Amino acid sequence: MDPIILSNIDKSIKGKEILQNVNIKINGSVGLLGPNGAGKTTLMRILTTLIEPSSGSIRSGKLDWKNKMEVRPHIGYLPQHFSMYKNMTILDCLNHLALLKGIDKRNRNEMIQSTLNEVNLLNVKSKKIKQLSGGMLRRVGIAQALLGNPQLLVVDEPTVGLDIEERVRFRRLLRKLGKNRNIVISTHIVEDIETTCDKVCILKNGKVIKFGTKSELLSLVKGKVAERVYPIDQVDYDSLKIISTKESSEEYIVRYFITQDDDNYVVEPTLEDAYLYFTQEEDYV
Ligand SMILES: Nc1ncnc2c1ncn2[C@@H]1O[C@H](COP(=O)(O)OP(=O)(O)OP(=O)(O)O)[C@@H](O)[C@H]1O
Repeated sequence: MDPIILSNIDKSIKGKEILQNVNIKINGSVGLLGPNGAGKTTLMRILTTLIEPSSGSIRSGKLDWKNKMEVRPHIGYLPQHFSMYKNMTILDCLNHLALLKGIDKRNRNEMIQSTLNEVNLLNVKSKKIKQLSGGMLRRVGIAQALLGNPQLLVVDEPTVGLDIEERVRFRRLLRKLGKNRNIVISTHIVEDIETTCDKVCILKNGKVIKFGTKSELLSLVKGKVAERVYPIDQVDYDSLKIISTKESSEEYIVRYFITQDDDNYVVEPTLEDAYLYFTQEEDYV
């Protein structure tokens, strides 16, 4: 599996710089995290060849993203709002989409069966789209993205609208799929990435502000997070850089970024702490 190398990607639309100097190497599963307007969707649209960068290049082995038609068969995309004709069965949908993707008739049936098996939908393949739960519909979405066995799978906001059980199952599926192909997951939900991705790319205002493995990111905020119990009326909201508060009987458990060297309440940081630290850094340092 060749890595996908993004070099010096810039994107401006109507004079506005939306992405600036993006340099990343996608090799395995990468989670794209960032606040609203950070540029995640724009980067995914560039990766899926829906739009072109203003400058910079994307390459993977012999593939160059300048040759869109050559690249497209190697990309599977699950948009956030995936749907299909409500009265079609799962099997008919996939047959229809495989035909549109130009998958050879001789291989089509076998490929659909193995894809359905991979996403665990084989025994419900005759169900109609309108009968499916949110989680099942997302799995149909993944199945259509996997048709043709693309080397890059791009998934937008994978777990929005799913209940907790479906979230957990869908994350497990993404984790499995990321083992033998490149996968990019864009999300606001840090937990989606914590459980499914090897690397994290944090975008803010169109720039990559951090890119690395989860443990690399965590090591950068080690010693910067503390947690302390306060009586409810004694939380000092003005001086603490609060991450979260939890109510517990007459007390508050307050998690915060450390601002003084002699703080004795240091705890292990989470990826969510790291994300907040890097995206809101100017507020915390
Ligand atoms: N076609 C366009 N014309 C003008 N501005 C655009 C266009 N597409 C995106 N933008 C702007 O570029 C910035 C980044 O948008 P983008 O949708 O890529 O961010 P995002 O990280 O996906 O945000 P969200 O999480 O809210 O979807 C935003 O300020 C957006 O308004």
